[in-house]
Amino acid sequence: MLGLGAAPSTTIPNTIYSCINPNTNLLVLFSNNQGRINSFSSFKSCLVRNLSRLHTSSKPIKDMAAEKAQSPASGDRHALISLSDKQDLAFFGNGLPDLGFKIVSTGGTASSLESVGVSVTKVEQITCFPEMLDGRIKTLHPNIHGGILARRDQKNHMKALSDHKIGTFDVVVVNLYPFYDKVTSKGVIDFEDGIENIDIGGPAMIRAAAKNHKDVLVVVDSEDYPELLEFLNADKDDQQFRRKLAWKAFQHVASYDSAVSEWLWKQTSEDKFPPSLTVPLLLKSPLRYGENPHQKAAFYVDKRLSEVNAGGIATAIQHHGKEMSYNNYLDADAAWNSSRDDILEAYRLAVKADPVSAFGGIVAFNVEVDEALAKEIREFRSPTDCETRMFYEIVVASKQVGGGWLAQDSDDSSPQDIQFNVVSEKSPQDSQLNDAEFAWLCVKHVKSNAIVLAKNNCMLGMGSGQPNRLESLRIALRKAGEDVKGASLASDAFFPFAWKDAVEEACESGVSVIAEPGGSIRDGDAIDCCNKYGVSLVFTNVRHFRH
Ligand SMILES: NC(=O)c1ncn([C@@H]2O[C@H](COP(=O)(O)O)[C@@H](O)[C@H]2O)c1NC=O
Repeated sequence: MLGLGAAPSTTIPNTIYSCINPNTNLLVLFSNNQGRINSFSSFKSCLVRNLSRLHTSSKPIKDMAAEKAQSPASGDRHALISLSDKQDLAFFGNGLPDLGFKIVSTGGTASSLESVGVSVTKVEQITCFPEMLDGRIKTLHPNIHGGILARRDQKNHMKALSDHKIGTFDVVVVNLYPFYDKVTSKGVIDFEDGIENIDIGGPAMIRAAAKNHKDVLVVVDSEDYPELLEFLNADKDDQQFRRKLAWKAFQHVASYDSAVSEWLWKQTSEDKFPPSLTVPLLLKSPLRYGENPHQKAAFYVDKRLSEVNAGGIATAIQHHGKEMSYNNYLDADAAWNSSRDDILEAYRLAVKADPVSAFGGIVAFNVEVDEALAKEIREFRSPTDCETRMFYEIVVASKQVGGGWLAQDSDDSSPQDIQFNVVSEKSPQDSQLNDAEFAWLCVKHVKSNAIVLAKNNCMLGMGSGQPNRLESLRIALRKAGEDVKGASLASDAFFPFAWKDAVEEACESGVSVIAEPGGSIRDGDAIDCCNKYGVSLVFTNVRHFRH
């Protein structure tokens, strides 16, 4: 073990000093060609306690190094543990020695481990440096980082370790100063406190171990302790497991750094839009599918400091019903943002504004839903079909919520990937089917609810972005005018109603083909309606919502 330091008070010319560390039997070298012994208080005490062994030597440093004891001892497996959050440490710390591990730890972590009966080598015994600068330097030392970063398959790396009597670490377990919790806590934290809560040594160890994951297992999350112990017990070489831990480690550090950087920007500028921005996201749930069933999607919670307690649909609690979809989240968010306080009246006015579109929609309340309102919601009937009770996809009641992000695959299917199945009595002619395919290609790119009319490979009209399909149809029909006769129609999603609704109006306008995904509980009505008017109806089984 080579120790170097600076104590201007102690000057001994042209000598090299060594001592045996009393805790570890490590030989410590005090090198100093100018005759200056470098020392810090515990380093000094190491020197004092070993005064009897202190001797002068004329040997060059190289020869002295050869006499040094090993650190940590080769042959054993070693875990380096340095934790701010000590959850489950007792369980984990006790598990490691059972698997033949020796543990090296920083101050507070070592004390915690010792308090539950786990024997530990303190980091200072490896570095022969005291923790200093109020904890800013603990593990930042070649004896630590050499033991993490050395490639076991590189002879020169292992020779370097051997030359400097540095032992290897097989497992590195670190979590960081709780910067995020500190700066988001209710208690006021001043700038200096914020700065001191930025962890430097921890990320350095995590990054080093994650880089060298082929040889070093890195753990940043106490939830991974059981799996790690199992892995070590099985003693098998599974690079996938190692890579997964390394991925998580870099993610941990990246999120941490993004919080530090966001906080620093806020201390620097009032501008809400920094020139560059990294957004830490936490997976809330994979989604059933994206805007359409053939697109994969997921929902993430935004973990930026600016989003803490900001409200939004991301942290709403789902009490029952089927799993939320991509569109459910988009619509629920819009509904939530526009919810009002005068609850029953607000609900009646909202429904009155567009009772057709309300069917199958989302209703959100930011106050408790009382019995009267619940009854009103339940008893209300569809305006176009008195037999049908009102149906809402989602009812959102008052819950604390936070911001989030939706992610999904691109909707890149083409008409060639789709089966156009004729479900009506009448089949379309080839040219009409060709126009239906063209209309289908167009409708995929139009904002929902989308209707496209096409003839002779030319779009005649489109209706887009309307809250109900009937309105979209009417807009498209207005644009197409008289040319609509014999045209093909594509709808991005199924028609919830047919009679006295969009299917019947389309048939009456003179279209020859209607192409739609199908899948409505009233598909039968759409088929009957088309049969009545002699229109061809084709189902595609693929929806193309686009918001
Ligand atoms: N400065 C260093 O060399 C250093 N090495 C480790 N730490 C951090 O110290 C914490 C553990 O400290 P303790 O075991 O003393 O409670 C960990 O969160 C770890 O990330 C450090 N602290 C900050 O940078």
